[in-house]
Amino acid sequence: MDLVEPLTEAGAAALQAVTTAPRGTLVALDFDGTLAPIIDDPDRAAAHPAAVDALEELATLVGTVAVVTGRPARTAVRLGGFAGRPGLGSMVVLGQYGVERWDAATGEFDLPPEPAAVTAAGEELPGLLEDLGLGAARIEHKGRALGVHTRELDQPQQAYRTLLEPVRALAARHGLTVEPGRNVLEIRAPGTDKGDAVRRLVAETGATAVVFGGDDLGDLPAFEAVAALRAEGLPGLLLASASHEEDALSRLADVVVDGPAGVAAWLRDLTARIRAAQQG
Ligand SMILES: O=P(O)(O)OC[C@H]1O[C@H](O[C@H]2O[C@H](CO)[C@@H](O)[C@H](O)[C@H]2O)[C@H](O)[C@@H](O)[C@@H]1O
Repeated sequence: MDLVEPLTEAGAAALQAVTTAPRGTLVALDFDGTLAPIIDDPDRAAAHPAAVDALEELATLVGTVAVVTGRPARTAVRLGGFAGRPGLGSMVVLGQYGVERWDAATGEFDLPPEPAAVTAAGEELPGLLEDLGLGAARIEHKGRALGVHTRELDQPQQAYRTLLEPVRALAARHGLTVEPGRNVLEIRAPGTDKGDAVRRLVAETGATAVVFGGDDLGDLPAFEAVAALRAEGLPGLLLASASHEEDALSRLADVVVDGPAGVAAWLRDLTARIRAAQQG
């Protein structure tokens, strides 16, 4: 068993709490970059099969497994292939930074109405991209949000920098905010983030320990929430899915692994560690 050990005392304490009381544990993970490898086409970014297998196995031992993502809940469930997997029968998916929800137990989606401001911003967006000479940037229509992707452009980073302020200005004109990501700027309604989502899940499940894994700036509020929960006495472990594109989370994490394949291996090894503890 080669579980990557935590780098920090807080992480080691949380791992101990998870191992000794798995049924009280909430395992919440980001989707893109954590469970799903990053690729050019967001519509085809399926979860790493080994990561879903490992999550399903772990789900049979812990209290709750959840995915907390910027994706619409429906998209995450489709790309993750989460429906109909027996081990994931009580999984929760919180989409669009916690606004949307899917419960595997009922198969039902809770999808609040989409803000009219997003529709209005979406009508202006193509013109703005054309004016900036970036009409080839991909627009991802997510209903409650709009993603502007630069990954497929010739110079993704330069295009990202060119877009940042104009996209922020457009969002502000519509009372919206911009969530920066990996070669993506996301225009969405303000007011909630992954930190709120994780806190809600902890409260709802009565978790006695929490593991959160992410890779990107949108996951920082969840990292901060787990750090705050730790200060309040709840054991918490921060898992970073590392990449050459973003290292903000690696610097804060208790455990750093190499992308979704590394996440899959870590989840598998955590399952083995819990089983070994149960067998005495
Ligand atoms: O909260 P997450 O689950 O991490 O979602 C964040 C954004 O991820 C997606 O974009 C990223 O993945 C794409 C597919 O691999 C990639 O092409 C893109 O460059 C990445 O930024 C998604 O498309 C966005 O809607 C999510 O907000």
